[in-house]
Amino acid sequence: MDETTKKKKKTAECCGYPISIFFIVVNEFCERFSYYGMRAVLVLYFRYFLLWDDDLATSIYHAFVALCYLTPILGAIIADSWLGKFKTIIYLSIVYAIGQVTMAISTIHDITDANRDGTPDNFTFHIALSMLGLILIALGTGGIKPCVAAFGGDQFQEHQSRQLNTFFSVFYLCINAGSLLSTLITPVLRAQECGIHTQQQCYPLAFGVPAVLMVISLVVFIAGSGMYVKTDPEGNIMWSVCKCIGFAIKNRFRHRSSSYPKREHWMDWANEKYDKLLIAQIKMVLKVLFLYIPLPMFWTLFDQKGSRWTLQATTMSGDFGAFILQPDQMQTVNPILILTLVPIMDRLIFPLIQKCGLNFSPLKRMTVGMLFAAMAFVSAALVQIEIDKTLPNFPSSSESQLKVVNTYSTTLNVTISPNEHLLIESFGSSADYVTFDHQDITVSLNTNPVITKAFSLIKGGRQTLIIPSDPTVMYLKEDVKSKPREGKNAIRFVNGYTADLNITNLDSIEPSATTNYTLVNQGKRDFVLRHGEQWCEFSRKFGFGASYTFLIPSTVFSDDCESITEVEDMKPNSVHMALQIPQYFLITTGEVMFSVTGLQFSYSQAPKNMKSVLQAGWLCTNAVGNIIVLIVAELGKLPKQWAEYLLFASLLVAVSIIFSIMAYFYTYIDPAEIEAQVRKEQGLEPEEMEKETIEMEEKDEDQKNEQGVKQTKI
Ligand SMILES: N[C@@H](CC(=O)O)C(=O)NCC(=O)O
Repeated sequence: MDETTKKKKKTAECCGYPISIFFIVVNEFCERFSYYGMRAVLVLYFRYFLLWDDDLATSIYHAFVALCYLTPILGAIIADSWLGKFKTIIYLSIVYAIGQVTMAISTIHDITDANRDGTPDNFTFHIALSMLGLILIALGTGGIKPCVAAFGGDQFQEHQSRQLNTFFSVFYLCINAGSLLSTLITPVLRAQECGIHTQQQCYPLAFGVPAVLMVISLVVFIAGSGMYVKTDPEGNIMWSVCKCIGFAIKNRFRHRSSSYPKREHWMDWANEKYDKLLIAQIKMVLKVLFLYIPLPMFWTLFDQKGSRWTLQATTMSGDFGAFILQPDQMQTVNPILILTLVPIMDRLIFPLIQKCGLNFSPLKRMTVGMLFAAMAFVSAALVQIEIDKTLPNFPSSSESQLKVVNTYSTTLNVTISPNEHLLIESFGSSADYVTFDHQDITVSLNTNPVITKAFSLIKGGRQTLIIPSDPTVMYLKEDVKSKPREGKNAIRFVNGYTADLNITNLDSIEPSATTNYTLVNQGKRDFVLRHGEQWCEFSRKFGFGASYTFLIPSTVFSDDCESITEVEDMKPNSVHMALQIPQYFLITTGEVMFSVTGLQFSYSQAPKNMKSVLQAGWLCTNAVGNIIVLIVAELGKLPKQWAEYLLFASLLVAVSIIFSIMAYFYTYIDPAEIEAQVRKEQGLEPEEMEKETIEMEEKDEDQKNEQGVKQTKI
């Protein structure tokens, strides 16, 4: 055992706080910047660099988040049984930084872009490297997570219990300050262009800056080294705990006959072989872990703000007048609200409740936090109902939809068999999509002679029948059948000009042809149309989530692009993103009550040598929550999104009722007091007892006790 001290040493203080926690909170700020910054661009990297589809990108993303919250168990075992928190944080931070650097390297497309076309030639290399990076990051971030909070708590002396509570709030503020800044900054870095041979979206910068921040986090942590209180690991505590529980179960089973007297607690069946102190500590931990069982449901709802809620935002308008908010930026509302709500709750609301004589205990706070999260999902459901009213009526899987665009020189009477009649002006379109429950149609035009043509429509698809200047070659073009991603607009052009045209950022289009859709961002966009020496500029202001077909007439250059007409295939989003603020407010209030309190609760109810273990248990509830999201996303597809939100809200209400009942029967404990009492019962001085426990854990008890149960000295 080579760490500094076994007992707490007196630490330097500033305003009642140990100075060492300054290094810990700065370290946490940088680490969370690194984590959330990388996470903010991760799905986009999967989608647009590795070219995975939406489903695979989302699944791997949630699997990564779940892994980040499973590895805390490993970190806690290493810290509590082997290296101690301080060394665990250092070693796993190095792993973490290597992971971030590996990830940043995997995003350099030039490494395998031998043909210099801007895309990697060897995707396997980039996938393998990025997966390795992500595994190292998950190991690092998850591994240190239970240690950092608990290590921070260890810095406080007994007389600093008030400051200890404030520390957890400040700690949470730092997490969110890091998350807020990085979620704003890394998407901007990604949007830059960089590269050696070709200029592409700058993923190396977006992942590189979080890597640098992780290195800074490590340096800051090491810088505080001389000031920390470092508690030694207490031997292989997890292994002792497992053996002790296993023995209690085995021994209980052996003595199942009613002739044996009952014991107060089933762990008391380990009394014959294990130390009373260890048994008392295990009882404390099990009591809290039992209480954790319903908690993953909170995270199931909470973590959907990064997925479902962001998708919801893509169907809304982010025009706030003074600024434009992109759908994925809406997530920053959470850390912004945390930064304001934590001080308000700590300084105003909780003291006020206390002044009113109400006992707002930690477990009550957590229950109320769950109810707030459920209300947030009710709010999301109401917003969804509003959005649904404005969404186009998309075809079902057995239907087909058709629109007609006429770029012929005169108005046309279009008959679609058996009985659909449409009158369509020159350079105009049918008012809306016509829905068919069959695929085979015949289209007749009232030209002279009449032109008739048969088509087969796509099942479950949307198409446009383009009638060009020569109607005999009319053709079908497939349309978008869902809102364009990320709130962008899908646009395309039909060339009614008599020759090839070049349009900015699009391939050249032949006469009568239609371009494929291009996605453009919200705001004013300019397009230059060119044929030889002739050109004109076409400008258009776009909202969010619309789709347009622009019809270019033969007169386009003579009237300076004025005569280009537009067909609105899909209306822009009209429900404003501000309507999501109430649901963000509710979920963040829930988070402050649930998560900040849970963090403090896990620390305060854990015996000294098992603090990281309980922090890890707490974080595991988050991992399980994410796994539930994955399962529900894969299996439970409800036809209406608002119904799914209500289902989640109801589930959480049910779970919070169960939790409140469990909480009612929980008695808060002071682990130090219980430990002292057990020691007293054993007639041992604290010092003596600690030595005793360590010695006992170091022996291989199994070998010694093969003959039968041994009575420990009590
Ligand atoms: N509010 C979140 C941060 C975010 O989602 O931006 C938070 O505090 N999470 C806790 C953590 O430890 O990261």
